[in-house]
Amino acid sequence: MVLKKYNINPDLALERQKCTFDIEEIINIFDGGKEKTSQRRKIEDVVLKSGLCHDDVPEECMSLKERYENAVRKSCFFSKLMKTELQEITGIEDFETPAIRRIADALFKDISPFLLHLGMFVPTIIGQCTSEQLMIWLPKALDLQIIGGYAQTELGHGTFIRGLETTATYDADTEEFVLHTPTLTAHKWWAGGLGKTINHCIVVAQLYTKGVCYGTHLFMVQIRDLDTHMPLPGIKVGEIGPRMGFSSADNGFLGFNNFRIPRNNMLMKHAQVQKDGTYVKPARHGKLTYQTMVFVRVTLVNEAAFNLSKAVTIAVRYSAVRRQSEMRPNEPEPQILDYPTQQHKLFIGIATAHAFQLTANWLWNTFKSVLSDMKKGDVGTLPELHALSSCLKAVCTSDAALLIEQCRYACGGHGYMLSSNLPYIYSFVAATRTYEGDYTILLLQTARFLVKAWEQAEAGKTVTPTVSYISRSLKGEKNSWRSTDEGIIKSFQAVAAGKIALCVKSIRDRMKSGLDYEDAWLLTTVQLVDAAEAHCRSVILETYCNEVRRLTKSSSDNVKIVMHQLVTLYLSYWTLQRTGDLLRYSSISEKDIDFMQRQYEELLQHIRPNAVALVDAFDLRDEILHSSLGAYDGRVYERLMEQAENNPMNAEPVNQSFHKYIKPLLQGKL
Ligand SMILES: CC(C)(COP(=O)(O)OP(=O)(O)OC[C@H]1O[C@@H](n2cnc3c(N)ncnc32)[C@H](O)[C@@H]1OP(=O)(O)O)[C@@H](O)C(=O)NCCC(=O)NCCSC(=O)/C=C/CC(=O)O
Ligand SMILES: Cc1cc2nc3c(=O)[nH]c(=O)nc-3n(C[C@H](O)[C@H](O)[C@H](O)COP(=O)(O)OP(=O)(O)OC[C@H]3O[C@@H](n4cnc5c(N)ncnc54)[C@H](O)[C@@H]3O)c2cc1C
Repeated sequence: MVLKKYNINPDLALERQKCTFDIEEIINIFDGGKEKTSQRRKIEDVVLKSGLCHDDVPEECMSLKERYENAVRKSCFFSKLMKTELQEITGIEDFETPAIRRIADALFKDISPFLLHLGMFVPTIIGQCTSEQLMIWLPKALDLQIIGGYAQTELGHGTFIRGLETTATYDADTEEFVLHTPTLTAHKWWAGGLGKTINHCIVVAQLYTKGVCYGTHLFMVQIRDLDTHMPLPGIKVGEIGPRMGFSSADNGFLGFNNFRIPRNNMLMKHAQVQKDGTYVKPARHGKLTYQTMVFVRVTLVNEAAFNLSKAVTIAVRYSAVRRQSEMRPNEPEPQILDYPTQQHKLFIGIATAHAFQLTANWLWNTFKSVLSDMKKGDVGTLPELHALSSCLKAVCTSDAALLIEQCRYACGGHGYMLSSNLPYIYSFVAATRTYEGDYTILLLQTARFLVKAWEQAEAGKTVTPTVSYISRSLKGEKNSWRSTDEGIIKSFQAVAAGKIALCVKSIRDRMKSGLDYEDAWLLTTVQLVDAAEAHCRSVILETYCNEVRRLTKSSSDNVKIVMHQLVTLYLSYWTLQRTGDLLRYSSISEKDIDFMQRQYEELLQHIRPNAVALVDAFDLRDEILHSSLGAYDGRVYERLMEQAENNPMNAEPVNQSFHKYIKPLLQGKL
């Protein structure tokens, strides 16, 4: 849709006059510097001027088939634009750049069917191929001569990878693998792009050679003819059907009937099958084939931050424009943003988007550093990265989904309109809580790491930095509550340490009473999930505080003030959310809690004048927001009416169903 131009709504104009800081400074901080901001805007200009974002009818008014076809059209032209103009004009070759990710949302309100190509197919090639394999597939994939996806999950198993049923049996006579789907539940299910779009796929299957099963491995499989796009003989493939979101992502199913692929199509960077069928196991770490999942989990923290920033921008702008009720009799109706309860719903969204974005950047750097260690043959830092990426993916996607839904509640009835974009944003982020490892499952992975760390610290061994609080706790360090940033972080670490200690005790007590380790663990899993979540909170709080301190060192005083107000709001919010835990594991008193409550309420008042400016500082163009409620000009009512009038349902004054059914009913002739 072409956005109509309106004058700025006077309430929003006034809000912007109240701003106390230089918005551009905050924009630069989150982009990573002035130059990065200018580069991002250049990319956005190119895409927006390309005309690719235009739809003749709103996406939500199209049929599922039309939506898919429209998304394919845009994906193809966008890919071409990335290969040509974007590369030439901006000089950018790295398509993983966050700027490209951001502007992609101007094209797709829902999901691109090509999402998994750059999101998982290419990263798997990079992470799992030998250098010879890399030379074959990577240039083709980057040049889009082949389009791929990642098919791991099956109808019967998603979480339990070891339980996957698809088999890849090596035939030494022909030097081929035979892929087979032995049961109904062994069909691949869910892979993005698989239904109709892709012609290649990374398939995860149980490897059999010389009669022995060596567990799951990765295989490059061509599934469709490159010219006709027909499924190859022996392949059954299709779309799984309508879903809550991801409507244009053509998630698919896939079955193999003794389908043969060359030996070289097993991705052999870590484990190999030699020509005669001899299996060579990975030299360094048994879980290196899971590396793409770690990569995606890291990127999903960024997705949580970005999508939350979109939702809270929409809801804060709308709340500055919307007027409702009376604060005192006969006074004019206030902006709903003036209600402290509305501020309570929204300002935590702004602070959380900051916290998650800075945590995402920090996690990305940690990921790169672990990758560089692994290139040198050192896999020692992988377990901590796995534990961190697991809990951060779980908690950030889950919190973001809740806060996005809260933004929708904050917009009342109009938030329920698809044109607000809030339902789309929510349904996307809700899916990220499940895929790439469900919330509970990933927290249990982190818990496993925490229990081990506890045992190591008990044995007097040094533990990694993110769990060093465990050693302090074991040394008997008592928590004394202080309402400073550092004091609050220490108390949250004391909560995490206390919960891990109880888990360890609970497992040991259960074992003493006769249970084996597995049962003792199983019966403790509710506490283990809780302990991992507490650990994750302490990591986010600490990272957020440290990163704001580091990044605002040379900022103006006003930017320092407002960024720090948000940090304090975040710390106070979580203190008040977790008073039960803090009373149990730290020395916080009722007086301290009263102080934190007052501080929190005062902060809402302090932040209020800057609220609109703070969401403007996410620098999200209207074309990315796609929202009748959240546009920069605040012309909410004009846009809602405009969209209603453009609704295809209103193209004819009387719908044919009147003549077919209603009239006969009215006349008693039905
Ligand atoms: C739940 C999982 C992790 C369990 O795996 P399993 O093989 O059963 O392992 P164990 O629980 O026995 O743990 C063994 C050992 O391995 C470590 N470990 C596990 N995962 C990793 C990893 N990724 N990196 C490094 N190390 C890992 C674990 O810590 C244990 O170590 P110990 O030293 O304690 O022995 C697993 O099955 C899993 O990850 N399940 C989730 C499935 C999933 O994420 N699927 C994603 C499919 S693709 C998708 O969803 C795409 C979406 C679309 C899009 O992204 O856009
Ligand atoms: C939109 C979307 C896109 C996707 N895209 C892809 C893709 O491109 N490629 C791909 O391979 N997959 C994809 N998936 C699949 C996704 O990765 C899985 O759905 C996800 O990993 C969860 O697995 P599951 O569905 O088997 O859930 P289940 O494991 O069946 O989980 C159901 C419930 O059981 C609980 N549970 C399961 N095991 C345990 C346990 N051991 N302990 C405690 N609780 C347990 C879970 O916590 C959850 O609450 C996609 C999924 C979605 C929704």
